[in-house]
Amino acid sequence: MDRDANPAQQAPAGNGPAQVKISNLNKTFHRGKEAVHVLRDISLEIAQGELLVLLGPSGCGKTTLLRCLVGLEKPGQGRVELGDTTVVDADARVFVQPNKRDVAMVFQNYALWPHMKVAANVAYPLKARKMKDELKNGRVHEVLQVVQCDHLADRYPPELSGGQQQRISLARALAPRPALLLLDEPLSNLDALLRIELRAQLRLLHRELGFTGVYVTHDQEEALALGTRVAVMKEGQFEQIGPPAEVYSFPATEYVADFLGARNRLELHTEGDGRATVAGVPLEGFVRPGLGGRFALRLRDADPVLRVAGTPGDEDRHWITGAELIEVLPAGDHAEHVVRLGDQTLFVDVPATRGVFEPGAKVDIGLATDSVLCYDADGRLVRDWAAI
Ligand SMILES: Nc1ncnc2c1ncn2[C@@H]1O[C@H](COP(=O)(O)OP(=O)(O)OP(=O)(O)O)[C@@H](O)[C@H]1O
Repeated sequence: MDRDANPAQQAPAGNGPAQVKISNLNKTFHRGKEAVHVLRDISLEIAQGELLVLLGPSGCGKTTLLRCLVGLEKPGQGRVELGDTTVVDADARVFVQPNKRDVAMVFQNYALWPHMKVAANVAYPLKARKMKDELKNGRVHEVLQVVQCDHLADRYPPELSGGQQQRISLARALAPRPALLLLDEPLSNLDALLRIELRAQLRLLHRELGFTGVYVTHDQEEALALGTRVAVMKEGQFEQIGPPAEVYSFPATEYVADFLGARNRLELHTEGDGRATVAGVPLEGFVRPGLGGRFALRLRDADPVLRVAGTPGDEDRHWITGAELIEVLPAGDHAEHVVRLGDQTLFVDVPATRGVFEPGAKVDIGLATDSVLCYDADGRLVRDWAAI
């Protein structure tokens, strides 16, 4: 598939030259008679200094793509170029072994050698590259400082916390200054607070060092916080690639919208003359005339508002009547309200400052068109669907 054929295959966002060029990559695993086509004709360029985040559900092929880049998997078809070097060319039977690629990888489970001190762990890839002792020791000290673990140089990994071990593992990967750094869910073994702290440190490190990286996660917050671009994967292909703000604000497909938190779905029917019903409720002045057919509306939990049925509410909103509040789950600064509308269940976050509605209450749901996403029957984003 060439790049023009699929809007998800885009040129890199950075200004630098392409550091990584992946062309028509395919990977199939064979288990007995069963063949699983895990990467489906993937093409992508990553610019120098970019941190591309691969985001997608379990099993969509994120780790397999990383493993193809580092050389732990051999793709059946396609090419991978790192800088000026072709490391994979299936047609020409080119396959450069992992230790000959200028690529480092950080794993979810740290993968440090428990019998080696921290400094020796970090020095290991430098030793493998036959770096002189003096240079090597300087570099080890430098990267340990970068990850704020200089004081741990003489400890053994089992004597460290998870967060410290992951910092060391990052230092080891950064030490040889690889052309490409791969990070496979590096924070997912850590508790929530530490994840947020390390995420911030990683972002700072990326800004300071400007390394080129590919970061795998299935956590949308992590993806949006870290990525210079985010690539959302579905079944071995890219569904959308773009800067985080764009992917978040304009998810190209319903699949991406769902994955990025717009989990509430309402059906919209329009007549083409401006008349419309949402979940069977007529709404005036909601869609623009000229838009006709069946659509799906997608909303994030924080977007709709609730009012007790029939009471006054924000007049700028469009109100859907006939809903019932099923359950309320307090969550500190807001409460998650579970609302039933016909056969649909919606989740609405109500700020604690607006009070709590009582379960069993009849409620109306207020929509603001600028926060509602609209998708056509093929699941593609429709822009400019709302009445002005
Ligand atoms: N060595 C293998 N042999 C057979 N199937 C494999 C092998 N490695 C991966 N798979 C299959 O390939 C698919 C993609 O796996 P992969 O690990 O790339 O997914 P992922 O998106 O990284 O998922 P997760 O987020 O759970 O790690 C899965 O269906 C998996 O079972």
